[in-house]
Amino acid sequence: MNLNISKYPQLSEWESLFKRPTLNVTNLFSTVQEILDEVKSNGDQALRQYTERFDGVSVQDIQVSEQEISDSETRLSEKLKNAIRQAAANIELFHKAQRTEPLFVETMPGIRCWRKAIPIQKVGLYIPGGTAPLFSSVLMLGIPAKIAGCREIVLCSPPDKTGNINPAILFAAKIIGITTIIKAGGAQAIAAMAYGTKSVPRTDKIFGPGNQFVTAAKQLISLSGTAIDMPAGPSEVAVIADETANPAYVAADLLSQAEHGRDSQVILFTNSESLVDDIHTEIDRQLEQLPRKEMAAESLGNSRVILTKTIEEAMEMSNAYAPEHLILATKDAEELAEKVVNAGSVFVGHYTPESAGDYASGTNHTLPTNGTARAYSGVSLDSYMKMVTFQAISEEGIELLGDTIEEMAAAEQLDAHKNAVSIRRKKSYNGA
Ligand SMILES: NC(=O)c1ccc[n+]([C@@H]2O[C@H](COP(=O)([O-])OP(=O)(O)OC[C@H]3O[C@@H](n4cnc5c(N)ncnc54)[C@H](O)[C@@H]3O)[C@@H](O)[C@H]2O)c1
Ligand SMILES: N[C@H](CO)Cc1c[nH]c[nH+]1
Ligand SMILES: [Zn+2]
Repeated sequence: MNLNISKYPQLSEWESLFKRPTLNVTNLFSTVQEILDEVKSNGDQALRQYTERFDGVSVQDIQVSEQEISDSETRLSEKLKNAIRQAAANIELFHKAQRTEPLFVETMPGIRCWRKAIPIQKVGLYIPGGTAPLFSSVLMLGIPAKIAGCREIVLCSPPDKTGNINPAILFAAKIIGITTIIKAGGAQAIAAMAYGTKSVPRTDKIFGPGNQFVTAAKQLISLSGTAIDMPAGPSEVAVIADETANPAYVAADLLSQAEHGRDSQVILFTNSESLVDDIHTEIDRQLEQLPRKEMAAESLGNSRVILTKTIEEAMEMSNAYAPEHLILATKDAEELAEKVVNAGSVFVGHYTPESAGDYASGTNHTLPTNGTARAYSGVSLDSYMKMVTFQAISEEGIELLGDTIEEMAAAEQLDAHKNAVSIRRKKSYNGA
């Protein structure tokens, strides 16, 4: 299967080339708003009804029991459990290293200012489960939440047709120490974590990727006071490859994100026309072996190859596209990496597949999609923290800074502001 090829596109064509695919959902936002309102009014009962309608299963106990969590261990192979433990250890190492010390500055004598990271108290984690049980996302979202010290962590994921959550999701939650696990998916799960229900504690910030219903729900609840991590929608990857790239590796990388969903997108930027033919041959060979080949083929239809005259131009275009993931399959890839301005996460060199970051190298896989990497970062330890500033001013300090504050407050015609200083400087206070 050949991808669409655009040869040496003009700057004026870039925007249309970089359009992301969207699944056609009529009235997405009004449908999702209706779900949010229903859960807000009817809580657990609404959750059960939507689970029956959208996930095709009737669930009485919405909360996963302690027994179900501990049984998960017996339902997985030792090999998989060890892989999850190894991935968790790397993710923990990388995210623990992101801790910051409080910052103290005495801006003037007697004026002490400091900034300290304080964990968000209650967080909600959404783990997608529609087309694949993404237990790796439990590690990516749960580990930094624990390191940050969030007091309450709620995890929602849709149940399967038997009314259960995949044991690997439960096992990953277990090793992190997450115990509030709710069998609910889609917009209804986001609503429950935003508003709270009898079984689902209300949270302050909701994290996690999901399909267009989940993403729309996160956007809507963020308008009414619950924070969200970012718009993390359908997965995407861009690869910049030169003549040194291995066509089989590049094809495998493109397919690895194409298999996520029908609305995923993969883009290959290259200055080597002959490489494109070899990659197409490899895509055909590898696609045939994939269990999700239909889904991957559909997203390859949303994808393209962009031929550029130079690798520098490819990088310029990639920065304009702002991919969620960017793979640099070129010689001198580390040098090229210095030129990245817009990307969620970058994979440098021929032996760095994007799957490494998806699972186990240590970086986070919850990343901004749809061009939002121009302004958003992926999930990190900071995402679970608030940076709170403090100040303490001595009697001498307020005397020293007093004239400045009074002058500025008076010029803004905010006399109460001025008085709050003057009243402390007994000498110059003329108020009541
Ligand atoms: N950006 C990232 O970091 C990242 C990471 C992992 C996955 N992803 C993306 O997450 C997505 C996962 O999607 P998914 O569908 O597999 O799982 P999901 O859990 O996001 O969605 C499943 C839920 O969607 C709801 N739903 C389904 N049809 C509906 C309908 N007609 N009306 C209302 N609600 C409906 C159901 O409640 C169901 O439980 C993929 O697009 C994948 O690419 C992104
Ligand atoms: N590539 C996805 C983020 O876009 C994350 C993931 C989870 N499992 C496999 N991949
Ligand atoms: Zn992936």
